Amino acid sequence: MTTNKISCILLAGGQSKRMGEDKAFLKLDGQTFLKIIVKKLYEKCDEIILSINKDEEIYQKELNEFLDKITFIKDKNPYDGPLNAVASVADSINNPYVFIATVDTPLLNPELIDFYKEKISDYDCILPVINGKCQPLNTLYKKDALEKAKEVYKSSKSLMSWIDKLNCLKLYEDEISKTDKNLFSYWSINTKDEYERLRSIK
Ligand SMILES: Nc1nc2c(ncn2[C@@H]2O[C@H](COP(=O)(O)OP(=O)(O)OP(=O)(O)O)[C@@H](O)[C@H]2O)c(=O)[nH]1
Repeated sequence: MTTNKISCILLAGGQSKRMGEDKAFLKLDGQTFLKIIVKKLYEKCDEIILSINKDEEIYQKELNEFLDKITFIKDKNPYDGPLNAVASVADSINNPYVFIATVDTPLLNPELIDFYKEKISDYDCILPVINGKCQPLNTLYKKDALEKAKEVYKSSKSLMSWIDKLNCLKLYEDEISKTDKNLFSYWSINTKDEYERLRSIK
């Protein structure tokens, strides 16, 4: 049976070296990035896979009201990057569509999920291109594409070497900004300076 259901993977197991503290627990308007993003995904996703490297208890209290949709999965090889994280959760995905989100983009516009679903058609993924740079995260995939992530991870750690094996529809700023006017979904808060800038505009 074909369904329209969607799994969301939230990558929250990075090292946050540039920030110097776990980006998941940075706060904006009194709420952690983690909670802000899970709340958005909760509205749109049938299940949320929280991809982590620390003990799940650390996240549970924070996410109490959303736990019915959340499964916590630790990386098979801790802290080996996003491709390893995707490969680690691939076997746990039960739905035909998969949105892969990042914990350091608190301004993610969840309406992109529906927008990308409308566009994906027979493609394996939607590949946003912002300022000439491909954005393989905060975008939509088909479940089968994650099988290929497992294959590619055997010989590479690069997300782009996975993307190269897929048939992706590239979408550029003009298209994406119809849904996410300022393209803030792709603004990663990686450094203290970025965090300050974010707080100064909010
Ligand atoms: N589960 C998991 N998530 C990761 C891993 N590496 C990065 N991420 C997540 O992927 C997203 C993008 O991460 P990056 O900014 O490239 O890496 P980072 O480790 O968070 O930060 P830096 O150490 O400063 O590079 C963030 O949401 C991270 O939490 C990993 O090894 N495992």
